[in-house]
Amino acid sequence: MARVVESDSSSGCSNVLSLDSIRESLIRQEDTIVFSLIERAKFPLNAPAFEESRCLDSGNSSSLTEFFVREIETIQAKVGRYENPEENPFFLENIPHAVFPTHKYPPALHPKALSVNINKHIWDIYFKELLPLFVKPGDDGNYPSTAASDLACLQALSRRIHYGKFVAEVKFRDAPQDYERAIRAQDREALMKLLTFEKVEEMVKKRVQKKAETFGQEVKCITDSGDESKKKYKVDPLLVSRIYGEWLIPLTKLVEVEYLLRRLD
Ligand SMILES: O=C(O)C(=O)C[C@]1(C(=O)O)C=C[C@@H](O)C=C1
Repeated sequence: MARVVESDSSSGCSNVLSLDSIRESLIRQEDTIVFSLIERAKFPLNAPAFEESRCLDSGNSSSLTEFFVREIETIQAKVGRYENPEENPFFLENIPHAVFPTHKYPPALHPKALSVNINKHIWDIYFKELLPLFVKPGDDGNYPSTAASDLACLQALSRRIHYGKFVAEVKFRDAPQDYERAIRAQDREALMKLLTFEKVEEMVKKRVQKKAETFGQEVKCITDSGDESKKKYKVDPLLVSRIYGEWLIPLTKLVEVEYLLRRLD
């Protein structure tokens, strides 16, 4: 099996990535995503935070959430967040250089990986389609906490979806001839077919449903009968499975295709 060398962020040492280790990371990221959705579900939709521009600073037409994300991304860039090829900013323009010495991540991806960033699309889908599905309607005015929760969700979703670049790199190295043919023909359909494993997708959807049941179960009292039909969840587990099936997996595959189309440039 082909291997891609990437740095281990905890030890700073180089280690080796395989399809198995990449899938392990995707599995671990599921925990972060499920918890971030559960945390966001504490607040109602709070649409004015992300839909309206109420900035008192004349000349700035951002919503509170956009302003918050831009400012946090600027600080995170200064401490080196975007030197890590797993991280992709939402607002690419004006991302400053790091002001501290940064870790040198060994190159794991083709340099064109930098041009694959679908965060604008993720932003729109998140606020227009996903959020209204898993939070209650309403407005409690708690916009700063809501924006912080939205940022946690957006960054977790973006990291998972753009991880498709690593998945694609390993798959390419495992079967370069198959992929090269489709890449030279710029054949999206053929690439999509090559990189799809339906059984793996089914497993992912079942596992995240189980995680949402386990992490998001309302714990009432120790004398609970354990009657499954009475169990309550902070976020509907079937919905989490649907979010993966209809949005996260297809968007990860889109990133895989976009990366592969540039892989021989
Ligand atoms: O595990 C893979 O092979 C992936 O490409 C990741 C993923 C996913 O998004 O979970 C996407 C496409 C495959 O069909 C299966 C799973």
